[in-house]
Amino acid sequence: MYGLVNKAIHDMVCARFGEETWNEIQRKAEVEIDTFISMESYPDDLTHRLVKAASLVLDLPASAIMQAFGEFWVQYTSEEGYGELMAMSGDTLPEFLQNLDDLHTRVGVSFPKLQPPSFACEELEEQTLHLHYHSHRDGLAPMVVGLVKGLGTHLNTDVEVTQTQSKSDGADHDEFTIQYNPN
Ligand SMILES: O=C(O)CCCCN(CCc1ccccc1OCc1ccc(-c2ccc(Oc3ccccc3)cc2)cc1)Cc1ccc(C(=O)O)cc1
Repeated sequence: MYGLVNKAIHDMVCARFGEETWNEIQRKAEVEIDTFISMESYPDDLTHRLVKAASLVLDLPASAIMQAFGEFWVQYTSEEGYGELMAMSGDTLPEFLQNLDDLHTRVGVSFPKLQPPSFACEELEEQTLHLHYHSHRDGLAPMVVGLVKGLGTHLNTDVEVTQTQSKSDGADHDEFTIQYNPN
């Protein structure tokens, strides 16, 4: 993952729990890096160790940490220089989700080490979406729930997200049903 992800985790923990708690998490994760370089690529394992350590230190399930991070990521990237990229990706939830792969393609042009997931979205019925999430990374489905919630906030839309299929149950990809209602 690019360092931007680990930097965002650092910034979220420091903003919500303070620098001392971050230092404890960093120690427990056995991560010696003090400052993550956004444009550097780091092993995914480092990010997983940070989430696991945060779960232990904060006494929260890793899924809750990943969901909170997904929600934080949308606002964080909008403020950290990707606001235009996000703005051009859509004004409604279905539009944004349908443009997510294009968004990643755009980022990937400048940053070739990006290894993005793939999202496919269809409108089942009025204000109900079905989201397919394909990734070579495992265990990040709770982050996707948070990302969709973060998009709801970003797009001023109420969302209810339910995972309907799970790779961890043996399916080949994760699926979600999203009820959404623009405010
Ligand atoms: O891999 C998985 O299965 C789950 C990954 C979920 C994280 N994605 C979230 C995608 C997303 C979903 C909903 C709403 C917004 C979303 O992201 C918007 C976005 C996506 C990528 C970036 C991005 C920009 C620059 C990056 O790298 C940099 C950073 C600074 C300087 C140079 C390169 C890395 C990611 C910014 C905003 C973004 C992403 C972040 C990093 C990577 C990667 O490093 O491979 C791949 C994807």
